[in-house]
Amino acid sequence: MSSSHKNLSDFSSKNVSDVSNKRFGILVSEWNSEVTDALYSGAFETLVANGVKRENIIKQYVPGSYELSLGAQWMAEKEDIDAVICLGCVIQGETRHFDFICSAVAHGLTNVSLKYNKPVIFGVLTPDTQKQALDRAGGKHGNKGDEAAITAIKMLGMNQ
Ligand SMILES: Nc1c(NC[C@H](O)[C@H](O)[C@H](O)CO)[nH]c(=O)[nH]c1=O
Ligand SMILES: CC(=O)[C@@H](O)COP(=O)(O)O
Repeated sequence: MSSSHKNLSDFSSKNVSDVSNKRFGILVSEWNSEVTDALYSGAFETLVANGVKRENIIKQYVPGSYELSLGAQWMAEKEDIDAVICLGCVIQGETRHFDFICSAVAHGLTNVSLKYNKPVIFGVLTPDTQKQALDRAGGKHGNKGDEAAITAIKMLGMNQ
């Protein structure tokens, strides 16, 4: 179901587990920062709205989405991090570079999650245009950051 038919910010906070003592890392790609900063705002506010303490949210930047995998590994290996939310925006250009980045990040984040047995959330937009990205970073289709945050909370609740 595309974001056009399911708003990214449309979720229920019912039955959300107690995350008041959980610590979340949020990695933010510096590429397309107008978009990724909006994703971060959505993720941060959603975490707080669902019971996460502000002081338990650790933000770090990486240069681009390709670096999210190593950044996630460095965060996930820390014992005091319970989940890592990875935020990026890869916009299709003229070449196949887009494909290689998107594939590398998707596989890389999955590998980190399985290696450290922690939720490592894929909050990466992969649009064709800047408009599509903005529509999913607080626009008409909601905020991918919201979705990533609630996904991290749900996964921690699943493993409690
Ligand atoms: N074009 C985009 C990039 N490119 C940079 C790569 O992510 C990476 O930093 C570089 O290849 C060096 O390893 N990154 C994005 O996040 N979004 C883009 O649209
Ligand atoms: C996803 C990218 O790296 C892309 O924005 C770079 O643009 P291009 O493919 O035109 O070099």
